[in-house]
Amino acid sequence: MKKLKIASIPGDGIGREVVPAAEDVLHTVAEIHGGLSFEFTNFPYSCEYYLEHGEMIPEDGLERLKDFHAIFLGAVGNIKLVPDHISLWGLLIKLRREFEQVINIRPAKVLKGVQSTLLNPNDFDLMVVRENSEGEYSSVGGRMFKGEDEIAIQNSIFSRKGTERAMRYAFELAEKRKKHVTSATKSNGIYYSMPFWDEVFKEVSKDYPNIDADSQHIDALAAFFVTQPERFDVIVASNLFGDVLTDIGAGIMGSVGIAPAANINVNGKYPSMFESVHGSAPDIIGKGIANPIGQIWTAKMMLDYFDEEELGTLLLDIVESVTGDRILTPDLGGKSSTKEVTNEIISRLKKRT
Ligand SMILES: NC(=O)c1ccc[n+]([C@@H]2O[C@H](COP(=O)([O-])OP(=O)(O)OC[C@H]3O[C@@H](n4cnc5c(N)ncnc54)[C@H](O)[C@@H]3O)[C@@H](O)[C@H]2O)c1
Ligand SMILES: O=C(O)C[C@@H](O)C(=O)O
Ligand SMILES: [K+]
Ligand SMILES: [Mn+2]
Repeated sequence: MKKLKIASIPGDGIGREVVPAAEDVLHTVAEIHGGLSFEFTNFPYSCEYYLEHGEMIPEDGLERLKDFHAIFLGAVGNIKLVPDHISLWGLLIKLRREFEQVINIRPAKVLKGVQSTLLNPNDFDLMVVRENSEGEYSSVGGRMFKGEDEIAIQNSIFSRKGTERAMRYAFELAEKRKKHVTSATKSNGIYYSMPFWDEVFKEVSKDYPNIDADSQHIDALAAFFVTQPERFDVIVASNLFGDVLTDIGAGIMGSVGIAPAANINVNGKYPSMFESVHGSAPDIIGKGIANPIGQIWTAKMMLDYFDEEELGTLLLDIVESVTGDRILTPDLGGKSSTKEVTNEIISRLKKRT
């Protein structure tokens, strides 16, 4: 019996609605397999936890999490309780950094039955490799003075190691896909880091002569995501550019509620973390209408990660059979609830056995 021990952190808002749904789906998938089981251990780290304890995660929290096979996280953030930069840096970004989850992979493609927001989506299928450990997300800088003289300084950090690592990951991924990597740059406007980014990209691309490599400024790239997403395969982007691009990717799929993501620890020292692209969705909390597909597709990425690709493919096929029959939550123009979509996925999974 292959037993996967997963640390479950539903977090805030709809994270608490979609994580249990995706866990039910994973239990069903494990039953189909027969020789696989998931053991979820729940951790309450969230903004409510912060109010009670003065921190998003206790001092020994990382120690408690580090021996799990993976972390399954919903969303972090509740501005009614904690400022966003405190909650994100206190938990989500902390886990990404401390557990050296230096790569964030985020696919976007047309799902059956899901109306893309584009008139002519042309069956795009792309993967953003987001640098996940540095870049524009830094705690280097400061604030000074008050009033009309007030200033804020925020430094970006681009290391050769981190930059090259993200790019190599993208090229390796493209080997298994359509052999095309696009680098998201902005070396016309950003004076130091982006020309550096371009140089490293050029160097790394030389090691992959069979892969098409091109660069696009992030502004033009953002527009191409909307006008011609089918021209892309793998896109490598800095932390912030990757963040924004993947919400565009989610948007052109039809909803941010269906976009999956995986924060990958590449050195095997710590667990990877599987977490949908969307946030805590304060506007729909408690209504029972959160789309569970982002978290369920994220579960599929976790199955792939544990070498259960066959089950991963089955799961996404079943999700598409459900969306194909237009059983959809309101964000996709449907009338079904989180539970109804989840139960339909579970019952169709069971029929396949
Ligand atoms: N990875 C994360 O944990 C993460 C990601 C993004 C935002 N956040 C945090 O979440 C909070 C809200 O952020 P935001 O409003 O910018 O982004 P958001 O993704 O939470 O919501 C944006 C819009 O998408 C909708 N949406 C998101 N997920 C959905 C789902 N599964 N089903 C249906 N609709 C869905 C929301 O209702 C909202 O209208 C903030 O505190 C932010 O910092 C966390
Ligand atoms: O990384 C972030 O900025 C948090 C959230 O927007 C995300 O995409 O995970
Ligand atoms: K999330
Ligand atoms: Mn984001």
